[in-house]
Formats: sequence, C-alpha cells, structure tokens
Amino acid sequence: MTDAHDLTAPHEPLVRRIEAEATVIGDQILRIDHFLNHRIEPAFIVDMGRELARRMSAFHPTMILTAEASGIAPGLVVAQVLNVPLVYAKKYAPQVESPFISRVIPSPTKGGETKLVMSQRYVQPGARVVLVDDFLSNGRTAVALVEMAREAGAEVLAAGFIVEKRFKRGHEAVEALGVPVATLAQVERLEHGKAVLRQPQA
Ligand SMILES: O=P(O)(O)OC[C@H]1O[C@H](OP(=O)(O)OP(=O)(O)O)[C@H](O)[C@@H]1O
Repeated sequence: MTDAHDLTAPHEPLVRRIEAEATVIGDQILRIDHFLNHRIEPAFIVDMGRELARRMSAFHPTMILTAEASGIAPGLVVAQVLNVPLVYAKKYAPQVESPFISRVIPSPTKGGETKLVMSQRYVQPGARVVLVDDFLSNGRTAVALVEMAREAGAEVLAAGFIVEKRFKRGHEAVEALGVPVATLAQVERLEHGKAVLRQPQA
C-alpha cells in the first residue's frame, strides 16, 4: 500500500510553477488557471496526471470519479493511465436520466449553490472508486462525491488532487471519511502576493 508521505510528496515541477506564476489575491485566492483549468497545457496536465495515477495505482480502482468541469482534464489523464473509465458528476446540465444520485453543495468559487448529479448506471455497487479533482479547498465537492459513490454501493479507496489549500479544511474532511488523500502541491498559505508551498525533499 502506498504510504501517506508518498501520497502527498510535493511534485517539484508543479511547486515551482505555482511559486513563479500564480496570481495570488489576498490570503484566499490562488489563480493558476493559465495551465490548469481554463487554459490547459496538454504536456503538463499529462505529466501531473501520470504522477497522480502512479500514486493511485496501488488502490486498483475500477473507475475514476470527478466533478464537472475542472476535474475532467486531470481525471481523464489518471483514467487513461490506469485504463479505467472516468465518470463525472454533472453540474451545468444536471438533467440526468433516473436512477441518479445528487447533492447540493455551496458553490466553491461562484457563490450560491451547485447541484452535483451522477447517474447510477455508471457507478455500480461494488465499483472501486478513486476520486480525482484539480483543487481541494473546503472539501465540500470531494465529500459530496464520496457520499454519492457510497450511496451507489461503491467503495471509495482514495482521493487525488493536483493542488490542495492546506489552510482550508478539505484534507481533514476527506480523511475523516476514511479516504486517504493524495496531492501534488500543498499550499500552506497565501501572503504578500505569493503562494507559500511545502517544499520537495532535496
Ligand atoms: O474543496 P472545495 O471547497 O469543494 O473546492 C474545490 C472545488 O472547487 C472547484 O470547482 P468549481 O465548482 O469552483 O469550478 P468548476 O466548475 O470549474 O469545476 C474545483 O474544481 C473543485 O471541484
């Protein structure tokens, strides 16, 4: 089994790019959408997805689960490397044929509420699920996905994220559900227009 330290080892290429290129607004907002979730660099998202897949491979998932929209790119890479299907809970066109499972969560970045909807046709009892998303912040999206997968009768083995904000409660919230968390970059805090990250081992 992959140990906890390995699951959260900082991925040096990502750490360096966040340090050099992130737009930081106040002590809460970290913008790296020029390579992660608005403009996507294929070679870099594949590099990061491969590293997440390497850490997830020990869990032997039968499917990857994410949420629309920003989780799809890293989720697709992890799914491709592990040769399993990717399912994404819909947010923006949540008319899903019955039977389905849904959760309403506070919208992480837009205010208001977001509805996540997932068809039970694509998450079957006994499925071995690994969650993947681009960001882990308060963890409400990930917690909702864990609950939805379990409601469908699936087993949730682990959750992997490209970036986590360690100053939010998401990591603890997901682990409290008994789900190990893997992340490639850990943002400890945002200050003076810069992101302060956990550093890779020399
Ligand atoms: O840990 P949390 O507090 O739940 O925040 C993390 C979530 O926030 C973002 O989604 P968002 O809905 O903002 O954007 P998207 O529609 O582009 O995926 C991100 O893609 C994660 O799914």
